[in-house]
Amino acid sequence: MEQKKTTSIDQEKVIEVKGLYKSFGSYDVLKGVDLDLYKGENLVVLGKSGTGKSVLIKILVGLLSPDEGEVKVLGQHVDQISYKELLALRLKVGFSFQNSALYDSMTVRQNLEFPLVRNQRRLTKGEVNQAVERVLDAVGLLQTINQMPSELSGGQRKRVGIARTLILQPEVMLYDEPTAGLDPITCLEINSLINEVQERFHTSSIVITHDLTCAKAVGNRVAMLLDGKFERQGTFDEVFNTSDERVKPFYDYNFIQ
Ligand SMILES: Nc1ncnc2c1ncn2[C@@H]1O[C@H](COP(=O)(O)OP(=O)(O)OP(=O)(O)O)[C@@H](O)[C@H]1O
Repeated sequence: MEQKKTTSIDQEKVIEVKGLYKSFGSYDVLKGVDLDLYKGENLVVLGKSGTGKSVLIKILVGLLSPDEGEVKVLGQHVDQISYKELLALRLKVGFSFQNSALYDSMTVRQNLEFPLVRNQRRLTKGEVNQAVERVLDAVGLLQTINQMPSELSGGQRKRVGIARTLILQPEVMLYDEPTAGLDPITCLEINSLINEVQERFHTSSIVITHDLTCAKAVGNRVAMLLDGKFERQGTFDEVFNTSDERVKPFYDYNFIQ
């Protein structure tokens, strides 16, 4: 199984979460989450369905507010800033959705132009073209520029989705199950792309996945959400070298079927 190459990681934190609690009614989802994302690292977040991974991401981008705790993204307390500041912060945090979320009625080029034209109105046509071609080239799909999303494979749509997130030059990338629903070979290609994005664009990323091959290939560190907290954090081997009965089934399900 592919193991992530060592990359040099800064000690600067781009995300800092301390003592985060979030409940819905009487249901306590996050119960004292502590998590740091360092500049330049890929951090993989694992956890069973319904453990609160999406809730955490929504809190990070200010779509949900924490009940308690501190949440700092790129130096700003997301629950204490104005809406205008939040919108500006969100532009620095790229979110790559699970279903790629491309507009079916637009070509690949138009899909990529859309976030740029909406957010950076002063760009000339030439600058927009250059930005579109740069990110499409980075994901290896320049040849699809005039195609419709329906003409692309699932893996290609995923790549265009990642390119569309990259076009605003985010400092932080959030990948939501990037390999879900893809065949094993395409999964490997997406894993490589996540690593290439890290190296080429110097992004810091959180990768939510259930796919341990992906976790091992892309994660500088892995954090596992167990009973509302990140009780296990470390390298892939550190997290899985345990007899913890809550952790073993993840490994067994992925590798011993
Ligand atoms: N707005 C909300 N109102 C009420 N309950 C919610 C809300 N958002 C999430 N929940 C609950 O919080 C829990 C955690 O949900 P979340 O979507 O974060 O899980 P997850 O770990 O991302 O799961 P999966 O791996 O299946 O995507 C679930 O039980 C969900 O029903």
